[in-house]
Amino acid sequence: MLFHVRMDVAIPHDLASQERDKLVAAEKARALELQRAGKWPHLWRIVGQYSNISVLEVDSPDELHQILSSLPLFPFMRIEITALTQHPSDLAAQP
Ligand SMILES: O=C(O)CC1=CCC(=O)O1
Repeated sequence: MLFHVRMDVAIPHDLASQERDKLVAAEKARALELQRAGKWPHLWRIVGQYSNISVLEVDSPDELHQILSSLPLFPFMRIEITALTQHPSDLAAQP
């Protein structure tokens, strides 16, 4: 199952910079791990915003929730999810 996921990050300004750096490094390590596992095929920065557009490929909505809630920045994110399915006019869907 494919999901389009938008993550808007808002780390509190009063968080110590060392803590912030640790969180961001841990987020990157987890994101790379999930990309290498094939679970996170697209990760794009939204220009001019501390936000990303991602596509995640998972077995179920439960797995998506488990993955997103495992992210170190999860407590500081607003997340919007759109479930995707193949468009009938997609070239890949043609007989
Ligand atoms: O910077 C972001 O958009 C949040 C994030 C997701 C994966 C990652 O490494 O950072």
